[in-house]
Amino acid sequence: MLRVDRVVSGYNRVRVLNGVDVCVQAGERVVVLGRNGMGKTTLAKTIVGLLPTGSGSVYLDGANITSLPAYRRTWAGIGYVPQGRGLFPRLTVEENLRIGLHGSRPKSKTISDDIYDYFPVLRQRRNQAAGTLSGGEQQQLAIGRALVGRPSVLILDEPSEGIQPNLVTAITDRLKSLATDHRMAVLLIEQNLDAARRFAQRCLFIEKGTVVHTCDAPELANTALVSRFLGV
Ligand SMILES: Nc1ncnc2c1ncn2[C@@H]1O[C@H](COP(=O)(O)OP(=O)(O)OP(=O)(O)O)[C@@H](O)[C@H]1O
Repeated sequence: MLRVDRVVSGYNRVRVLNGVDVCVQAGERVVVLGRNGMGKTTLAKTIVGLLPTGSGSVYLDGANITSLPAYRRTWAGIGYVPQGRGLFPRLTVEENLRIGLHGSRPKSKTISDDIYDYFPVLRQRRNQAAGTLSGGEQQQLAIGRALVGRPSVLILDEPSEGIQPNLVTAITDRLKSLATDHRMAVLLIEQNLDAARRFAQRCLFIEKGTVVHTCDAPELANTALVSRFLGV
């Protein structure tokens, strides 16, 4: 379970998050929505420890992890799929997955077969350089790499970016199964409303570094609400 409590964060003197509260229970799927530049990526980076927390706290399964560096948060059980995927293009699919094993606690030496079962294309292409995969395949690799360490919380930053709609649907459904099968808490940052509607149980809208509205998934069908917070 992830709990973000009144977190303030930003870049040097530029304050971006102004006291954000987020809670994601084990097995729960929460989507963060908001216009460009509102602080969604900053929130993800702060939770995973790539940006320091100015004030407030981050809890993982009840333990306060606010002062832990990013690699210790990975050990503690946070998986992260960054915007842009962050793969090593010259390394093979399997080598990229192996990098994810370094974040596992207890340390595991093998990539579990079920990663390949969730994303069969990774099995087919395990010896291929990551940079030669399609965008959708790379995204599956980025998710697979975050999963090999068996996180209890998975945070994904716009995984649908640049991917064709039918593949977005397939990946979204795979993530839903993962959350259910492993009772994993999933926080998905998303601009793609169709993907958000398909995935979410609960949604948070962020504006200027603050959560301005929370709702259950059915409310995403309310076009007036969506237009108010997303301008679409
Ligand atoms: N490295 C940085 N240094 C200074 N300011 C930054 C930096 N990265 C982002 N910002 C600023 O922080 C604010 C929030 O950016 P952030 O990337 O968190 O927004 P976002 O909601 O994820 O946007 P998008 O949907 O476009 O990805 C923006 O005003 C942005 O210009």
